[in-house]
Amino acid sequence: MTVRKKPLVVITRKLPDQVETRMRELFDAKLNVDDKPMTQPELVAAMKEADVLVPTITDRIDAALIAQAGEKLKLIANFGNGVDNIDVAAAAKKGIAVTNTPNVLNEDTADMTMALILAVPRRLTEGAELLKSGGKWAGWSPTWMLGRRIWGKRLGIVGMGRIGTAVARRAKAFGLSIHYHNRKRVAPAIEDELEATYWDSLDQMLARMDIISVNCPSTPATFHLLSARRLELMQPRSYLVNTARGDVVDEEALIRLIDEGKLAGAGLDVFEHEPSMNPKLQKLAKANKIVILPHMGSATIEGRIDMGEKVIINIRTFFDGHRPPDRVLPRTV
Ligand SMILES: O=C(O)C(=O)CO
Repeated sequence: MTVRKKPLVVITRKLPDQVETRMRELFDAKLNVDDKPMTQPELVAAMKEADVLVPTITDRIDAALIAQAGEKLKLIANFGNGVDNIDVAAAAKKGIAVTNTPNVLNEDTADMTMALILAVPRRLTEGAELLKSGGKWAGWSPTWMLGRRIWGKRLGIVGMGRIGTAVARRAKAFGLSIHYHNRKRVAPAIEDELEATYWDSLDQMLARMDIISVNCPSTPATFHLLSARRLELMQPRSYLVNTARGDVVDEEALIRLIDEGKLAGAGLDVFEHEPSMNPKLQKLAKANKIVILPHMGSATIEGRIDMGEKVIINIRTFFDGHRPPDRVLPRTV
């Protein structure tokens, strides 16, 4: 009987305990129990020794790093849905497969999107912070702390994939009418269920919505998709919510337009150049023009365990000689 050696799996960050326990059982797992982000030399060393690298969305696995991978490295199993941190084409050229963790974070991210859709127009954090800080409240009054009604407004979703659709379902229940722009029109059954209107022209949709929700992935084609010119098409009373990736929106233009009163505000779970934040965003948050969160859309215990299980299934399937369920192929556009 031949005893198969367990693959050496290097994991770049601390994962939920039960995921790490399972990884230890199944693989020769090299964990990062201190959860200190790996330096570039540490990542190079990991790429050289591992059979499988499990990075997260904050590890930049670019072509230069992939070029230094050892012969053994056969799989990069991303702990994350987005793969904008990985040069998938460079990996494919070197014969390294890439997988991600789709689907399991759709509902959590959609919940957070809905929370941000509500938070800015309904002045949620403003009210909460007033009481938390012991600020003076003279009691309920007919004209105090008024926000804007959500029910009956138009929501335009940019990117009607799995997360966008989950957002639409929630938003419909809140009485918003659903509009969307996508590379491809969704199935008629989904349009019917959501009573959704498809906009072939993103520009035209932007000009007519009360709230825009960004739910598309970050790719070279979506970099600054919401450019200054496009953001300027939006109504001054409208809001922008982004729970996708910061670089889909031209952040400087967004800041300027909110500052000038040409947009009513924004709810942002993501921003360009995370984790460092443009100080102008903090200024807008202090002025209660935006609500900004530190990339928490998928941050639930259940979600992170589900993501870990997906990583494990991908690795096991790959080493059983099959195509892993969440294989990511290089983009053709
Ligand atoms: O998995 C991802 O792509 C995330 O952004 C996690 O929130």
